[in-house]
Amino acid sequence: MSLLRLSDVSARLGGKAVLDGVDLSIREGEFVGLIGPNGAGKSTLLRAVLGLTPSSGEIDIGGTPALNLSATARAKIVSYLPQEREIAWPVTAERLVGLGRSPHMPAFAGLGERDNAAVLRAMQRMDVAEFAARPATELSGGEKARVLIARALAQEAPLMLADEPTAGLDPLHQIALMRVFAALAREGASVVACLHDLGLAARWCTRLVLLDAGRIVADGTPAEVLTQARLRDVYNIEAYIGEVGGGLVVYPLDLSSLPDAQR
Ligand SMILES: Nc1ncnc2c1ncn2[C@@H]1O[C@H](COP(=O)(O)OP(=O)(O)OP(=O)(O)O)[C@@H](O)[C@H]1O
Repeated sequence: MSLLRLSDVSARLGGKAVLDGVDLSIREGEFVGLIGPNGAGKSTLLRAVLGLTPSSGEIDIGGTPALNLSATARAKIVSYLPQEREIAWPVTAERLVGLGRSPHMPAFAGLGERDNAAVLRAMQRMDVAEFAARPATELSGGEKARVLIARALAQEAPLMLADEPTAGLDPLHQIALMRVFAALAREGASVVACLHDLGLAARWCTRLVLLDAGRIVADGTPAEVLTQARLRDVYNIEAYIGEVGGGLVVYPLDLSSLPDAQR
């Protein structure tokens, strides 16, 4: 079944088409990397799914038109990690992660046994259990990012939309996060993550969707999508593409077609 289906979705912002006739279907068990240059429309696509950016066309979440889902019903199916990592209140990291359980809790109820177990699981997965009692505002940038990812994981929704989830994470935690997302997909959930690191995208995602100027220009396995010609056309870069230990390696090397003065 498709957890998410977009048909002919378009969005305009500031008088400009930012999404232009996007068709996309995400099935259970996929770890999809949403890639493309700055301004391609990646964040807007995630925001349109969540109803945060107005769009035309059809969006179905879990088989139901998104417009017919209440916020709570939607949050039981989709968790979202926004690009902004601002934490406004000095709550403890554990309480912040606990907020991810809100869609599952009756109004004004505290966390139950299942909620606490989900919070602990998410904190362990993101290696932040040691920060449980610390005010979230006092954590480093990367630690905050991991706590916010743990909050989204604690929601235990079958579909996770994550906007640049690896931003600010050290290499160990970037790889650990990719492992977590790959494991979620193996467990039957789906993850759609906007990624700029083509190396991580190539190595860990089961599928890549390449956006350029609001349109999907390629959709397939990493090896199908990440070709020299496409990286030149869409990103204006030359890249090394090879294989190490049975996995794809993509490493941006240089600019491809900018005038010499800009190199
Ligand atoms: N609120 C807004 N008003 C006007 N234009 C906007 C607004 N939000 C985004 N845009 C424009 O829409 C386009 C797509 O933005 P979006 O954030 O979706 O791109 P992105 O692919 O996520 O980029 P990045 O990789 O830089 O995060 C950009 O040209 C951006 O300037």
